[in-house]
Amino acid sequence: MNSRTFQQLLDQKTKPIGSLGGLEELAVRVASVTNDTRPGTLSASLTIFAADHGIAEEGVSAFPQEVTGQMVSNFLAEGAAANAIAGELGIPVAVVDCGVKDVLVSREDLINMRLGAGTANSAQGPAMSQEVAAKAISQGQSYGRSLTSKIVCFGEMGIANTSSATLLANKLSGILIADLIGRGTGVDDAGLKHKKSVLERAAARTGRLAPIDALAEVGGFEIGTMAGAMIGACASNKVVVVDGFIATAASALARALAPGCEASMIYAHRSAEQGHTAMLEWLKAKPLLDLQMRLGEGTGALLAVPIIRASVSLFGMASFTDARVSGRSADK
Ligand SMILES: O=C(O)c1ccc[n+]([C@@H]2O[C@H](COP(=O)([O-])O)[C@@H](O)[C@H]2O)c1
Ligand SMILES: Cc1cc2nc[nH]c2cc1C
Repeated sequence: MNSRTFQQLLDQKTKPIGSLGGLEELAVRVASVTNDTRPGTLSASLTIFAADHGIAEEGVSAFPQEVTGQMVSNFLAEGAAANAIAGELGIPVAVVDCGVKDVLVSREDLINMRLGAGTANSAQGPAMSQEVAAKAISQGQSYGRSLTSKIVCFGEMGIANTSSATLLANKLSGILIADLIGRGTGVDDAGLKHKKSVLERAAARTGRLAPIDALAEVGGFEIGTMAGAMIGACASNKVVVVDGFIATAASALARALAPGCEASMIYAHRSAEQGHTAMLEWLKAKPLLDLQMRLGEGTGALLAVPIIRASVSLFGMASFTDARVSGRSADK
């Protein structure tokens, strides 16, 4: 069935046409991806991709690099915000090590997709080789295809990854660093000024770049792997829920590499990270929520899951004929 047919199904339900606004649009989009209108069948999962970023050594984050590995342990111990929200919603969480510098845990529930001990500093040279960039995409693709849930939420963890995401978005879109940059974990005014000068220097090393070259130049490992996972999930009829600023940069990379995959992507929220609005506008993406969140980890994506499920529940409504409810007097 195509989206027109799904909309026609909704138009027969006991409500004025279009009265559920964006929820109807969402229902039609989701049904077009999964080809399934049965309410209650949309299983969901969250994957958190983690990695370190060499550009952290330039002092572009409010937090030290070791926090990435420490938060990975926290995710596995179910102590982070993503765990709290996922627990409340009954959504399982998987954690993928794409290249954390100091791995503090060796546990079988930490998925190993390590591409190195953090990327190289992209203010000085390429973050990774072209081969590693291609591997990030391909390992992500296999992972995205292998997921069994219908709604896949993708989150990330990586100190300094707002810098990598800013550079990646700049290389892919040409939007100025000044319009993409934000405070990340919370740098102060002086920190933001410093971050801007570091990122402008890093961006000036190269011109506009093709997608894989952009990933190789600016990183990061978790962003590339997430982009691959988005491509793999979209290609296997799953609904991809995009989280905040960094995940949106990954989605831009996925869209550049696999045009058309945006049809399967739902943008969960507008992050408070300053440059997210510019990125969403460039991608013509309409986020569902705006709660001024800027944590990452997939927290925004998780919150979109009940809305997505509620949208599909509309296909279970009675039609005017089934419920013997009179249609519009104007149509009589
Ligand atoms: O998702 C977002 O919009 C978002 C915005 C700002 C920060 N973050 C998170 O904060 C970390 C990156 O911030 P920073 O300042 O170290 O670049 C990383 O772990 C992200 O998950 C996430
Ligand atoms: C504590 C902390 C938790 C995070 N979760 C995602 N990014 C983060 C950054 C910090 C610093």
